[in-house]
Amino acid sequence: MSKEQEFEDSIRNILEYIGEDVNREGLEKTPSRVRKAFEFICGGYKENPEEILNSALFTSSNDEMVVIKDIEFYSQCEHHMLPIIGKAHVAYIPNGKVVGLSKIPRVVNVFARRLQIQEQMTEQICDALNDALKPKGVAVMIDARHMCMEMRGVEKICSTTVTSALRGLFKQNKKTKDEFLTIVSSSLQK
Ligand SMILES: Nc1nc2c(ncn2[C@@H]2O[C@H](COP(=O)(O)OP(=O)(O)OP(=O)(O)O)[C@@H](O)[C@H]2O)c(=O)[nH]1
Ligand SMILES: [Zn+2]
Repeated sequence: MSKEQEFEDSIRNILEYIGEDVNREGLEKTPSRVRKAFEFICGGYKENPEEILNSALFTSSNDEMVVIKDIEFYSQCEHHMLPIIGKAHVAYIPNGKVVGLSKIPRVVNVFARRLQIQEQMTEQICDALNDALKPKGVAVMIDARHMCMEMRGVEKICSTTVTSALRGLFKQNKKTKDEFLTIVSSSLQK
């Protein structure tokens, strides 16, 4: 049996488990739709953030802070496989190299499209940029809603989780950190 068929059988088992009739017309294509949906929302395992960043590095003498904020993403928590919906805010201070702007949201997508905990995703984005760009500093802040805390469990629909990862000047220099916080604080979810 192919891996695809095995996946679709697992979905049929889940449908039966929750009390559905797997043979009713509306559910006929559901196992293959779910498989394709998962291939997309978990597609980050097949992508390499290092390659993405290295594909668009440009020499630059600029050494001022670059901030890309409000990068919306969808991820899934590794505990319940329920959505994490949020925004990432990313900043770096170049050190001879800048990266193509679009590559930063692409890297956010790579890590988001894996099973995650928010703290780890924040660190992974930060480390990927730090390794590829070797900048004077990197800062990543993520502000997200966890459906496992809203749809079920503790059922808190107004609560958001904010995490950050800081490297280089953002960690060492309070003024640099404060500048980043001032820029992103207006974007934090209400
Ligand atoms: N640190 C962290 N925890 C997370 C994240 N996403 C989900 N969780 C938590 O993972 C924990 C799993 O706890 P368990 O007690 O094993 O699972 P549970 O019985 O379903 O817990 P409840 O959600 O409290 O009902 C929960 O507290 C979740 O809120 C995340 O990104 N980071
Ligand atoms: Zn969860």
